[in-house]
Amino acid sequence: MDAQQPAQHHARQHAPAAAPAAVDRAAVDRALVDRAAVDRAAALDAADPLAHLRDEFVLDEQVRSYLDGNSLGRPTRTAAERLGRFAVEEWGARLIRAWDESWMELPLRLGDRIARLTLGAAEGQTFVGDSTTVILYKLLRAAVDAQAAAGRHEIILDTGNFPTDRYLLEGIAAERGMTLRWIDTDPVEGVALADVEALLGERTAVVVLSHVEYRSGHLADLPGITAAAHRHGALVLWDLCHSVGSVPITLDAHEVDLAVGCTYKYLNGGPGSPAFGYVARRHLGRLRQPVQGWMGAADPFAMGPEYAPHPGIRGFISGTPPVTGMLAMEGMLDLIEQAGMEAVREKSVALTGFAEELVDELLTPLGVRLSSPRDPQRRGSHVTVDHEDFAAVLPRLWSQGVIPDFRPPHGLRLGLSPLSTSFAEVEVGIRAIRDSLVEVRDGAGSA
Ligand SMILES: Cc1ncc(COP(=O)(O)O)c(C=O)c1O
Ligand SMILES: Nc1c(O)cccc1C(=O)C[C@H](N)C(=O)O
Repeated sequence: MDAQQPAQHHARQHAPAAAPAAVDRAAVDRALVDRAAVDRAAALDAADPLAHLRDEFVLDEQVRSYLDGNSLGRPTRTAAERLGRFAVEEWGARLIRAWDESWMELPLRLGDRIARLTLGAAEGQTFVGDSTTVILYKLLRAAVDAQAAAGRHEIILDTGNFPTDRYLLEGIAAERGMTLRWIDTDPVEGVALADVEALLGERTAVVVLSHVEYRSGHLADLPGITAAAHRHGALVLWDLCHSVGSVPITLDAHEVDLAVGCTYKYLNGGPGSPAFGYVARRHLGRLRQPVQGWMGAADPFAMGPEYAPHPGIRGFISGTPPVTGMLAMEGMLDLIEQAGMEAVREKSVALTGFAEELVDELLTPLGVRLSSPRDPQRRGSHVTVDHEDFAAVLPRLWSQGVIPDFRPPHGLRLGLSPLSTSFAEVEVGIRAIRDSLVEVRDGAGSA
């Protein structure tokens, strides 16, 4: 190289001796911190009794860190095979006969399985059917109508509820002449029992809250709030979207009235897989849902002149069940059954604890704030961090195969799906957030 650049060679020979390059202490410290984090992640993965189950998921090698399992879970490796076999052996070979052979029962059979493995609920109270939004509407209208007949015209909800819950309740309130009583929830600490107690009264019809809050990950006091509502004669509906499959749930033991939850997050049912609804046995035959379709009728194939609801949980179904959307989640339920929900929760707590440590070490010095409760017993399986530059950071991350979620105005949500997220993935993801944030701050070229 010197032979090709004689002038430079000459110049170097005659230059005064260069001062030794100053050691970049900050870079060395950063490298040491990073090394320690990588080692800790490796040790946590090595000690994780559920680590082997991660191999049961489709892991694309371009995806270096998937931190959004609470928006859309990864597919299990059996999902493709199940869907293919279904198309050939059931749909293809059995055709319409399969309705009698298995499909008519599938919404209730699958509901019972979700109930047994994840909801702490006995059979006959859970169905799988429409979207979360539609099931929420059906259950809420049923609850509100029954309570209105008893002179109760108020609904308690909180500002931390997911938009679909809030929007639906605005609509139902307008439709049925109800008053919304809002809890102005602390965005980090979430809704507390005392907040609900302050609004409960003899006019309360129903309390509608998220078990795990979609933004902060706050885990609500389901037993305490349910019992308080009951002391005032109110019903409670829990939105379980962000807890089902990550936090053990105790619907029967705590006498929850109604619940609804997604299956495409921690139950890995795939995009748009249908939700489940739970109606406590004591309300079956008493609460009546408004979408009176033929599949919820006492005898659908009698095709009679008028609607007569099925007296059991089937009465909450409306139209033809989305059978193909129910197949993929069976593989995830197999894995949850293998692991057990207590172990799933233990891993989830360890993952969010590790994420919190790394946030404190790598991100807090850059001005990032943790917007989730610090007590792991008070949060679900995701943590949210906030920084004004995160909207600019997100595309950089996605382009590197690091995939968290962005929630306005400037939150990055890190969803850690217990069976498919490794500790190494958490470390890679949070280090990438740190590096991208530094680049954005220092004005380095765009992603
Ligand atoms: C807490 C919560 N409730 C409801 C929904 C809406 O569900 P869907 O779009 O399936 O109707 C979501 C997510 O989309 C959610 O996170
Ligand atoms: N349901 C979703 C969708 O259809 C498209 C994109 C995202 C979603 C989500 O799951 C949002 C999610 N419930 C959330 O908590 O943000």
